[in-house]
Amino acid sequence: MNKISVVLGSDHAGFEMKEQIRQYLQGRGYFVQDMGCQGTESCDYPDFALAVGEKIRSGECQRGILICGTGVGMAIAVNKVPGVRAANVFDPAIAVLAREHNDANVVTLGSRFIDLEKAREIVEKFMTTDFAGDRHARRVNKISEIEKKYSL
Ligand SMILES: O=C(CO)[C@H](O)[C@H](O)[C@H](O)COP(=O)(O)O
Repeated sequence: MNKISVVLGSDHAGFEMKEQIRQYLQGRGYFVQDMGCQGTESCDYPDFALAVGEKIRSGECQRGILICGTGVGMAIAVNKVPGVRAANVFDPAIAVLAREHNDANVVTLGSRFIDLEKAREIVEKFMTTDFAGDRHARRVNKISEIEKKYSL
């Protein structure tokens, strides 16, 4: 059993892909939490971005995956949660760099622009690539300092 806990969320546009990604992750032994949505009826992506962001913020989950039509709305929303570093990823090579260089803890996917095979490849890289640290740690720490500057 893999020890990483991953939390998923989507809006209506990402619902079908989220269901497939959940099965994929469970099949690979990850502990998966699903914060919704639960169907293709129109809903609002910030609600699910917040739910996923809070699981990352609390430390209950180490990785998050959010899916909407483009991944953009989800990325904008979830990056408002302190401690979240979300990357909107369209290519597996970017998923590797988002982990190695940016220590991204959330990936957002655009279901209307990538197919399921590409989404699975991105998720696989996102889940299995380690942060490289070193000079990148210095930069990620600077991101945290920016966040602190504007926190209440
Ligand atoms: O937030 C988005 C765009 O950045 C997502 O792609 C949403 O899924 C999209 O806006 C939903 O659009 P819809 O016309 O309401 O299906």
